Amino acid sequence: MTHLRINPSILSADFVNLEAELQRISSADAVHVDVMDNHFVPNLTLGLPVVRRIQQVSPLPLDVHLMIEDADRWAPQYAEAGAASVTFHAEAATAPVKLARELRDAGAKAAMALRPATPVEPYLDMLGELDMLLVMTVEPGFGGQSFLDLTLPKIRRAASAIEGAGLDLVIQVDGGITEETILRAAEAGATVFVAGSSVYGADDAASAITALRTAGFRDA
Ligand SMILES: O=C(CO)[C@@H](O)[C@H](O)COP(=O)(O)O
Ligand SMILES: [Fe+2]
Repeated sequence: MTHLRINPSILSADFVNLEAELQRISSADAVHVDVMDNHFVPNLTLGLPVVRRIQQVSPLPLDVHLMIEDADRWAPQYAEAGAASVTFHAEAATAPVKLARELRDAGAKAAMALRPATPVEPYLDMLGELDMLLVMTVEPGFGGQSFLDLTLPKIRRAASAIEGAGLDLVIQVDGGITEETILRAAEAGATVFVAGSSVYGADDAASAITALRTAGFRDA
């Protein structure tokens, strides 16, 4: 039975009370931290100093999702800050293989993200350099959007390429993950699920995390 990992996104948390907001999700697998630079995406969130502070107080490992330009330059610093995994966007990296190696050398899991319209095929040869592939299931930039079913075939293709090559990287999905959509993504091959509004929008975040795990379960 595959363990479904649920990584709540603090993009939907109360940024003024982040330490308490981290406690609300202590039953999750990791905390997903969305870093946006207002260039790669039309939104601005937080950067290295805040991530360093979250790292100090978080009871959970940090899953950092970089939606920033010039990922080659900045991503290694998030690994050095102690993030358990650092995800850069394929569209924002000039040397993704080199970058993935640098992230691993700095002690983090290396992950690469694809926008909904970015195909996985050009990257199949480098999947062995990664610990995780993030298939965006909404256009990056904002929480609270609807899951894009058009991304499901890409998840299936990535999962079959990973299985065919005998690799052990996992597929993460991010955007619009709810009790209604999680099973579709799980059936396509995802095992790590980012959920912002569906966890932080609930009165009881711990129950929302359990409900997602239950809804995504399939007898594989
Ligand atoms: O990276 C992003 C958005 O760009 C996400 O991590 C969102 O924060 C997910 O939010 P929901 O769609 O789950 O509300
Ligand atoms: Fe994200």
